[in-house]
Amino acid sequence: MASTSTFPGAEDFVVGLIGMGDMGKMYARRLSKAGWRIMACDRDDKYEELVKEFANHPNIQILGNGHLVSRASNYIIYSVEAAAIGRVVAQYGPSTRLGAIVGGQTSCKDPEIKAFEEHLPSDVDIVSCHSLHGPNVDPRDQPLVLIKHRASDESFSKVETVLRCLGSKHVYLTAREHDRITADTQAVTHAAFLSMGKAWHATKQFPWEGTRYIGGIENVKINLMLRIYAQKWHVYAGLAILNPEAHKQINQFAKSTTELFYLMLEGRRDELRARVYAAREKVFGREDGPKWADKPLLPDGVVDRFGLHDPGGGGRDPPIPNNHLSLLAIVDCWSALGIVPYDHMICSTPLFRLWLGVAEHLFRTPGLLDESLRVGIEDTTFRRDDLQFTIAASGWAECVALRQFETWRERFAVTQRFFEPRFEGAVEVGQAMIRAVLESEAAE
Ligand SMILES: NC(=O)C1=CN([C@@H]2O[C@H](COP(=O)(O)OP(=O)(O)OC[C@H]3O[C@@H](n4cnc5c(N)ncnc54)[C@H](OP(=O)(O)O)[C@@H]3O)[C@@H](O)[C@H]2O)C=CC1
Ligand SMILES: O=C(O)C(=O)Cc1ccc(O)cc1
Repeated sequence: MASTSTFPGAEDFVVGLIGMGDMGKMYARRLSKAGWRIMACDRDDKYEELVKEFANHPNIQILGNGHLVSRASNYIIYSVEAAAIGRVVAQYGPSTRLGAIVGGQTSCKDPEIKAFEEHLPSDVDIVSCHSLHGPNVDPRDQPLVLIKHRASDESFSKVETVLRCLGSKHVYLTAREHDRITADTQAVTHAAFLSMGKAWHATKQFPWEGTRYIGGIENVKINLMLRIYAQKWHVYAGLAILNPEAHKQINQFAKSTTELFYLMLEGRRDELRARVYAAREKVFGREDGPKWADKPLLPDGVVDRFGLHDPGGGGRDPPIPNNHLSLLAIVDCWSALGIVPYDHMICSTPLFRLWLGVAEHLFRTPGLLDESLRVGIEDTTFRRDDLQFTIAASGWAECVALRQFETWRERFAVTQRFFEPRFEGAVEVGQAMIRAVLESEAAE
C-alpha cells in the first residue's frame, strides 16, 4: 500500500517494471520504499537471480515475463535498451491490462512512442518519463522529464503521484521536444568524451599517469571519460543513433573539431581567434551582457582535488597549458547550430552541467582562452592527441550517421577493454567528483 496515497485506489495500484537492469532496479527500490507495490521482470533467464535479489523486499514481486507484468499492473514502465523497445513492446504490449497507463524510461523517445502507438491497445494511456541521470545518482532535485503523450489528466496525475517519491524536478515536454533537447545536451556531450577515450587509447596512454593532463579541467575530462566507458555501451549508442535529432549535432561536433584543428595545424592564428571569439559571443553573450550567471557554474576549486594521479590530494605537478580542442569544438558546435546551452539547464544531466561548467570556465577566466589559442598555434605538445581526437570524433559521427550499431559497439568495447583494468577506484573518484559538484549546486 502506498504510504503517500493521494488518489482513490492507490492502495491497490500496481506499478509494473519491464526490464530490471540498472535503471529498472533503481526505480523498483525507490518506488517500493515509498510504499508502492511493484511487479517486475527481466528476461526469463534472470528470473531466479532476481527473485533471490529481491527476496527481502516485500513490496517487490518478480514475475516470469512481461506478459504477466502487463496483465497485473496499473502503470507499466518499460526500462529496456532503446534499440529493443520496438521488439519488447510488440511482444508484451498487447497483454496490457485494460485501462492501464504505459510509459518508458528509454533515453530517446521517438522509437519508444512509435512502439507504443503501434502495439498498445487503444484503451491504454501513454505517459512516458526519463530520469536525466544515471542509476547511481541521487534523483533528488535532478530533472525528470514527463511526457503526457496520450492520457487523461487523471492518469497523468497518477503517474506524477507515483514518481514524486523520487524527489526529482518534473519537466513537462513532448516527445519531440525531449529528443531535440537531449540531442543538444546528452548526445553531443557524450560524443566529446567518447572521442577523448579513443584518442587516449590510440596514443596508448592513461592520461592521469603522465604530466600533461593535470588540473581541474583535465580531471573532469578524464573522470567523465572513464565514467562513460565504464557503463553499458547500449545507453550511449541508443541515444545517439536512435535519436533523429542527434545526428546533426554529432556531425557538427566532428566538423567543428576538424576545422579548428586545421586552423591550428596551419598556424592560422587570426582566423582561429576570430572564429573562437565569434562562437564565444554567440554562446556566452557579449562582455556587457553575458549569458552566464554572476557565479560560475563550476565553483572555483571544486573539481581540482579529484585527480586520479593523486586522488584526494593537491596534485603533483602544476597544470601545463592545453589548447583544449574538445572545449573549443563544443562551443563552436553550439554556436554553429544556434544552441544556447543555458536554455537547456532545466533538462540537463549532471554530465552536461559539468561539461558546460568547464567550457564556461575556459571562456570566462581571464587569459585562459587566449592561452589555449596560443598553445593551439605554437605548441605541439598535444598535436598527436588532437589528431587522434579529431579522427575519433569523425569516426563516431560517421558511425552514428550510418546507424551502425554493431560498429559502434565494437568501437566502444575495444576502448572499454583498454581502460577496464583502471575502472576500479577511478569510477569512485569520478562519482565523488560528481557528488561534490551536485552538493555545490544544491548549496546555491
Ligand atoms: N543507465 C543510465 O544512466 C540511464 C539509462 N536510461 C535508459 O533506461 C533504459 C534502461 O537502461 P539501463 O537500466 O541502464 O540498461 P540495462 O541494460 O541495465 O537494463 C535493461 C534491461 O532490460 C532487459 N531486457 C531486454 N529485453 C527484455 C525483455 N524482453 N523483457 C524483460 N527485460 C528485458 C535487459 O536484459 P539483457 O541485458 O539480457 O538484454 C536488461 O536487463 C535504456 O533505454 C536507457 O537508455 C535512462 C536514464 C539513465
Ligand atoms: O549524465 C549523463 O549524460 C549520463 O551519462 C547518464 C545518463 C545516461 C543516459 C540517460 O538517458 C540519462 C543519463
